[in-house]
Amino acid sequence: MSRPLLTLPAPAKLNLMLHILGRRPDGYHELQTIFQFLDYGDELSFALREDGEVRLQTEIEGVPHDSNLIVKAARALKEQSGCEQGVDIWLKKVLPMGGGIGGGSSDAATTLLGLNHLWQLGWDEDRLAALGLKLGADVPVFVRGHAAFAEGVGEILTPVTPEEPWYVVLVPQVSVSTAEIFSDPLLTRDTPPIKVRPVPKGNSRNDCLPVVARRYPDVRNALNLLGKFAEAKLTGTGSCVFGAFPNKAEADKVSALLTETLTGFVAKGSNISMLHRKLQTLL
Ligand SMILES: C[C@@](CO)(OP(=O)(O)O)[C@H](O)COP(=O)(O)OP(=O)(O)OC[C@H]1O[C@@H](n2ccc(N)nc2=O)[C@H](O)[C@@H]1O
Ligand SMILES: Nc1ncnc2c1ncn2[C@@H]1O[C@H](COP(=O)(O)OP(=O)(O)O)[C@@H](O)[C@H]1O
Repeated sequence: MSRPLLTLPAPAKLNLMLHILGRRPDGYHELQTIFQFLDYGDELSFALREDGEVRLQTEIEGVPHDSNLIVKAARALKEQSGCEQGVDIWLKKVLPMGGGIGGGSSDAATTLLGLNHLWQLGWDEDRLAALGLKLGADVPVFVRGHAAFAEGVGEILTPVTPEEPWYVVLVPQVSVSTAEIFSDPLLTRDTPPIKVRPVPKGNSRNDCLPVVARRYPDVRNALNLLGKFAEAKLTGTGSCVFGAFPNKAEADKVSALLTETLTGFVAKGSNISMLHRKLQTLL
């Protein structure tokens, strides 16, 4: 008899703006950023194992089994909760890696929420977000599932409700190292904090953009091409760039033109992540 499967999405995120305020004594940078989700992402399926093992049944090229954030998230939750059950996990990988759209972090968050459900742990969101933060700065926002203004290294979250346009996302075929960008001497790291709430319109800059565009000609090219049709922005430390459009038809039209030479996709922005919308239907 086959085991019941729980299948859940792991959406991408965009950083609608990103300011770097300074560097902390531990070397990490203090940020102010706005996260919004895309209705586009990976898909994870979970089935219980009785032997207590955690096994990711899908290999991702270049990411060893035990380093995969899915496995790390599942093992951390199992250890911290004392749960004796195990799990088999399958991954449908759609999101480009190292693109600044948060695929690894989102996979980790979907694993935490999926296993909390499957293993019937009853952990609340605060506890899951705290565990998620140990796996990566972007994990908590995916655990909470609401678009947010983020501070600290991304863990202090205030829900926000920006417009939900359609986006064209271009995916330059380069992987940008976050560590490399944050250690560049030319990086702007002294942007004054925004103190007014809600964040005033017009704060859409990403402080990483000049450094990334200088180092990566493919990113520069994508910004220039998309910039002919919309304000072209960088998400996180890249490599993905995005532009907003009022409706799907316009986004599709621009995407069709640009994806003749570049890789990209069209997706709707969403302030409630599709993971949380799906979880609601299970309750
Ligand atoms: C800046 C963001 C915005 O979303 O970029 P993307 O990864 O999405 O592109 C994230 O917060 C990235 O967070 P996270 O994904 O945890 O960063 P990691 O890859 O672990 O960071 C790699 C390295 O970058 C530096 N780093 C990272 C985040 C930060 N706030 N300050 C830093 O100085 C540190 O040296 C760290 O060791
Ligand atoms: N499940 C996973 N999906 C994607 N990347 C993962 C995963 N687990 C570990 N990683 C590692 O995390 C790195 C960053 O991945 P990802 O989150 O997709 O990019 P970004 O943080 O730029 O959005 C990858 O290059 C990969 O080495």
